[in-house]
Amino acid sequence: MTVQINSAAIIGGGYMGGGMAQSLALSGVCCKIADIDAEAARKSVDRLVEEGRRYEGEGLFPSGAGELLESNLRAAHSLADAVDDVDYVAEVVPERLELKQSVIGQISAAAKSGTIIGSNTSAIPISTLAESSAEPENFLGVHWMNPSYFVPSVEIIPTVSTSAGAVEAVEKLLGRAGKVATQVSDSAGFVANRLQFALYQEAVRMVEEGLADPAQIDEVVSNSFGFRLAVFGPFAIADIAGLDVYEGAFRSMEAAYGERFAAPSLLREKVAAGQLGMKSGQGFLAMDPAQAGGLAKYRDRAYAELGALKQRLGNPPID
Ligand SMILES: NC(=O)c1ccc[n+]([C@@H]2O[C@H](COP(=O)([O-])OP(=O)(O)OC[C@H]3O[C@@H](n4cnc5c(N)ncnc54)[C@H](O)[C@@H]3O)[C@@H](O)[C@H]2O)c1
Repeated sequence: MTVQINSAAIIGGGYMGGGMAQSLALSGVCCKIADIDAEAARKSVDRLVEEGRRYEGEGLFPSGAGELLESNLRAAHSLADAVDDVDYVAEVVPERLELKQSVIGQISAAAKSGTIIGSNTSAIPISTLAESSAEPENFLGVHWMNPSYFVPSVEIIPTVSTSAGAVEAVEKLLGRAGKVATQVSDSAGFVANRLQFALYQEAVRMVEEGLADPAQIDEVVSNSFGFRLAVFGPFAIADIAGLDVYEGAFRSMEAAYGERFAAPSLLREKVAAGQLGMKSGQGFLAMDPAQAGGLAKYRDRAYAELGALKQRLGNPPID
């Protein structure tokens, strides 16, 4: 039987926890916020309601958002006061292992049996944190993106001990809040941050090497493959381009930068087997060449609309 989550507590009402609380409250879930003390929790709720009213006025939040936030958000006096009678608790304190372990232990001690606990850690393996919970079957990673209300994705990271019922209950909660919840394996950085940090590491390396400055890199990325990433993931993009093309580019970069740019063996195997992506009907994804016309039309419409949106918004206000 799946547990239905009707009430939640957010432990750590800062940047991420605040946005998560707004998202859940706007989906109709009553949400208590605890922070380092009652005063910090109260300030967090005040800030979230005030921001919600402003965003409603600016058309960024739906009509009625301010009122809904006011009725569904409550500042808790303490962690125990926040978690003792709710169905779901989100741990959203700063990214320090010992702090998270201590807070998860406190949540477990104060919550009723059966309460589901989700950690918003960015990169700590969930199995490491699960050791601090009293009921590992009710513990999982629930990793929201920044800013929580606006970015659709949430990674759900069960451990080997997490029950299917807990995963399903969290999926339903996120679905209600309009999120795109994707279950991923438990490994450091999960999917989003492992990829994001690989990109960032290479970008900083280019600055260190004096090849480009940060503003140039940002301009190229957000107007090239970053532009495409709003619509397609790296596998669809590579299948559309052709895996043989990718293998050739890897060869040139491996010659310049060494082993870290060698073509992955799975890519080489696919090319050797004639699985080149859309042009052969199969790459990493199944791509029927008969559907190529429809896909190109979708892509071009999406890019035209994205281009127009970017033009309308103008450049970000960064000096
Ligand atoms: N900022 C991001 O872009 C982002 C994105 C995804 C995930 N995360 C993760 O979310 C978590 C929180 O990050 P953030 O950016 O919201 O940090 P933040 O500093 O804005 O918020 C953390 C909040 O936790 C409170 N806090 C600290 N110790 C506490 C305790 N013992 N009990 C209760 N509350 C306590 C702080 O007062 C603060 O309000 C981290 O694990 C971070 O890695 C952050």
